[in-house]
Amino acid sequence: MSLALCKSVTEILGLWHEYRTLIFTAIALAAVLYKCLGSLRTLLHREIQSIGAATSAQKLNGIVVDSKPTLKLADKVLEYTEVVESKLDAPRVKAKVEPKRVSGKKKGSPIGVGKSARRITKPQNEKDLESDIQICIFYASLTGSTSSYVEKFKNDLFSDKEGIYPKLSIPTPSNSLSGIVPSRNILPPQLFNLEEIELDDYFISLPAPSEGKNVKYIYIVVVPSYETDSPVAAFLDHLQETYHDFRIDSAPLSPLAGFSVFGFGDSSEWPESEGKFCQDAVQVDKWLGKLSGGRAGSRRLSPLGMGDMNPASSADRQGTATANFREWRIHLEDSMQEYFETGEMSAGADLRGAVESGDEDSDVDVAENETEKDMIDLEDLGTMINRNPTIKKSSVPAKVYLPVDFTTPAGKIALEAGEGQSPLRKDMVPKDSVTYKALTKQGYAIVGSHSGVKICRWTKSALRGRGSCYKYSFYGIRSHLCMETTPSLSCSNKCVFCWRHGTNPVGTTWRWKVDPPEEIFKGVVEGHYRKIKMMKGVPGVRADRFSEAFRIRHCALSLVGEPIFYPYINEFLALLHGSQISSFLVCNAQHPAQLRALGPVTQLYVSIDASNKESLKKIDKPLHRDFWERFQECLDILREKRNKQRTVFRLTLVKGFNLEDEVKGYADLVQRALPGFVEIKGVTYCGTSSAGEAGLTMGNVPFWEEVQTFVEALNTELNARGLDYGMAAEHQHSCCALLASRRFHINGKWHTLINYERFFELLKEGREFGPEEYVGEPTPEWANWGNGGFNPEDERVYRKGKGPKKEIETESGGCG
Ligand SMILES: Cc1cc2nc3c(=O)[nH]c(=O)nc-3n(C[C@H](O)[C@H](O)[C@H](O)COP(=O)(O)O)c2cc1C
Ligand code: SF4
Repeated sequence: MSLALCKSVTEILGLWHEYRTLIFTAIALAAVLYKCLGSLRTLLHREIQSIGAATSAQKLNGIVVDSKPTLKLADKVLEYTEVVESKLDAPRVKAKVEPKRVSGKKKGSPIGVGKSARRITKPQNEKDLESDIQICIFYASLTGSTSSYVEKFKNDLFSDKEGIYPKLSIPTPSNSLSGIVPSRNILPPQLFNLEEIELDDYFISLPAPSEGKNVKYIYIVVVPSYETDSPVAAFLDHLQETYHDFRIDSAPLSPLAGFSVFGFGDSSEWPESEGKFCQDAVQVDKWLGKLSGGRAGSRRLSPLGMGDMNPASSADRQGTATANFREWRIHLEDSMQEYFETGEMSAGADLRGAVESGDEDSDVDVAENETEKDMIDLEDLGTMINRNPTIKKSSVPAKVYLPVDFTTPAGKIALEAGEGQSPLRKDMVPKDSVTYKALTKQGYAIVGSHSGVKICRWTKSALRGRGSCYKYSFYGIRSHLCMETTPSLSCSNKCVFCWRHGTNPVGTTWRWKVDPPEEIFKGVVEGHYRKIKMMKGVPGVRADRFSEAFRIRHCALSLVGEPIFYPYINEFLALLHGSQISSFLVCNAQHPAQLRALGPVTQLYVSIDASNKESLKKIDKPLHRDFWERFQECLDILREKRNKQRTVFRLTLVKGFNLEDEVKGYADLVQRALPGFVEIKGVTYCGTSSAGEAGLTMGNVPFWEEVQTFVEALNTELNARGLDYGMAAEHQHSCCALLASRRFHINGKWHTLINYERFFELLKEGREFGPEEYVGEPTPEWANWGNGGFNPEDERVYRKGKGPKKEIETESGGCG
C-alpha cells in the first residue's frame, strides 16, 4: 500500500516536472489576456464617452459646453430651473448635525456633479483651477420683490442668452478634448432662502463637497432692508455671533472663492444721509468681509450694490432698482469671469480687506493697515501725522533729489529721435531709480519716462459714498470722476510743505527724454482705471459710483511736479478736452514763458505760497535765482488771461510763515493779477525732512477759525481797495475757503460752479471766449460761506465711539 502510494507520488512528480513549463506559460498567458481585456474595456468606455460628449457639445463663444450630456456622470441630478431649497447632503466639516427644514422637490445633488454642469477648459499654468465652482445665491424677502429679482437672476446666470456661463471667453486649446488639458465644472447656481436653510451649514464653514470632489464656492447674498424685525436681522445676528465665537476660526469663510452682496431698500423713507438706506445689506457686506478674511484679505468679488425702490426716483417703482441691479451684476460677472479664467481674484486682491468694516469706521485704523498704507495719499499721511503724534517723522522717506542741471537751455524738444531729441537724453524717472521706487511705493503709477498718475483719497472717499473734495462744493467736481495726474514729475521748487516728500526730481529746465502726448494720455487713463479697479474689493465701495468712475470727467493736473514744464502740455490738454475731460491745472508761478504759451484750460491755478520775496524763498525754496521776478511776471500773465479763462490763486496758509501780517501783501498780489477766485487753505503738515529743516511743525497748521479770520481780513482789505470780491464758499472739512470776484455773483447768488458741457462746446466753436460764458448753476447753499460745505447727500463719518461731535477731519486741500 505504502509502496503503491510512493509510486503514484513519484508519477505525479514526474508529470509535474514534464509539464510545469507548460503550466507556467498558460498561467502567464491568462494573466496577460485578462489585463488586455481590462484595457480594452476602458478604451471602449472612453470612446463611448467622448462620442457622447462630442455629439452633445456646443461651442459657445469659444467655450466647450456640455448642454445635454448623453452619459450621466452621476446618479443624482439637480434641476436648476426650479428654485432649489434643498440643502447640500454631503457631510459637513463643522456643522451641527441637526435635521433641517427642507421644502421643495429635492433630488439630491452632490456638489461637483449635475446634469447641467458646464465644462470650461482650464487655462494652463494657473493655480487654484483644479476645483469645480458652485455659485450659491442666498436671499430673503418679505413682500416678494427681492425673491422675484433673484429667481430671474439665477436663471439668467445660466441661460445662454444673458448668463455668465456662455459669456466666458477662455481660449479653448485644441487639445482640450484630448484630455491633455484638464477641465473644471461650473455647477448650476443654487438658490437658498435664508429663512429656510440652516445658517450654520453655510456660514460657519462651507458645505463639504462629495468625496473626491474639490469645489470652490461663490456666495451671492441679496437682501432687502427692514428697520423692523426681519429674517435678515436673524441672519445678521448669526454672522455677528459667528465672528465673535471664540470656538470658531475668525475667518471661517476664507475658503470662499468670493462673495458679493446686493441690497434692496427705499431711500425716500430710509435716506442714505441717516445711514438707513439698505442698512441691512451694508451690514451683511461688512460681516461677510470679516468672516472671509478681514484685514488679511476678504473675498469680496465686487462692491456692494444697492437698489433703490424709491418711487420718486423713477416713473415706475422698480426702474431705478432694476438699473442698480444690472449695474452691480455686470461688475460681479466681470469678476467671476476673471476668477474662472485665472483661478485668482483680480489685482484688487491686495487691497481686499484693507479697510474691513468695524475698522471701516475709522481712518486711523485704515492707516494702521500695512496694505492700505501704501495706497494712502501723501496728503493723508500729513493728516495722519497731524492727528497722531505717535507717528514719528523718521517714518517718512528721506529726500532723494536728482542733480540739477542749470546749464541746459530750455526749449521745445522734438519728439522724434534724431530730430532734436538727443539720444543722450535720459529718462526723467528711470525704472531702476530710487525715485521710481519711492513714487510707486507711494501709490503713483509712473507712465512712460516722466509722467505719473494716482488716485487721491477723495476719489476713494467718493467711491465709498463719503464725500468729495472741496472742488465738488466749489466747482461741482465729483471726486470719483476725477483723475489726478501730471505729465512732468519734475519741479523747480522744493516747497517745505510739499507732500511729495522730496522724492520727485527737480530741475530748472527740461533735460530729459520727451514722451509723446498721446502715449501719456493713454497711459495715465489706463493707470487711473487700473487703480479704480483695485478699489472694487474695498468695503463700502458703492457699485453705482464704481461704475461711474470708469468714465473720467475731470483731470487735476496738480500731482507731483510742474505740469507746464512738459513741452507738449497744450497737445496733452487738447487730448483731455477732446475726450470731454475738464482740466484744472496748477502751476508754481516760476515758468512765465510756458504760462504765456499755455492754451485754454477749464481752470488755471497759480500757487501763491507767500506774499513777499523773503517768505517765498523760505517756503518754496525755489531753484531759480530770479524766482521773485518770475513769480511777478506770472501774476501779470494771469491778469492778461483773466478774461479768457477762469484764473485762481491758491493760497496755502502756514502759521508762523505766511499767515500773520501778510494780509496786505496778499491783497497786493490779488490787486496785481485780479484772479477770478482766491482759494485759501490751511497747510497740511506732512513731516518731511525738508519741512523739519525749515522748522515746520504741527504747530504751523492753522485751525479753521484762524483760516476764517484770515479770509475775512483779506476780504475786508480787498473791498477797502475797491476790489469787488466776496466770501463765496467754504469746505470746513478740508479747512478751505473761497473768495470770488463778483463777476461770478449773478442775480444775488454766487455762481462758482462750472458748466463743463458748455466749456467743451465753446472750445469746439474755436473762437475766443471768457469765463462768464461757462458759468454753471448757483453754488449749493450748503457750500456757501458759513454753511460748512458738507454735501448732505454724503455719509458723514465719525470717529469710532466719539459721537457726532468729533467728526474726522481729513487732510486739508486734496490736490494741488
Ligand atoms: C416696515 C418696513 C421697513 C423698511 N425699512 C427699510 C430700511 O431700513 N432701509 C431701507 O433702505 N428700506 C427699508 N424698507 C424698504 C424695503 O427694504 C424695500 O421695500 C424692499 O424692496 C422690500 O423687499 P422685499 O419685497 O423683498 O421684502 C422698509 C420697508 C418696510 C415695509
Ligand atoms: S483732491 Fe484733486 S484729484 Fe482728488 S478729487 Fe479733488 S480735484 Fe480731483
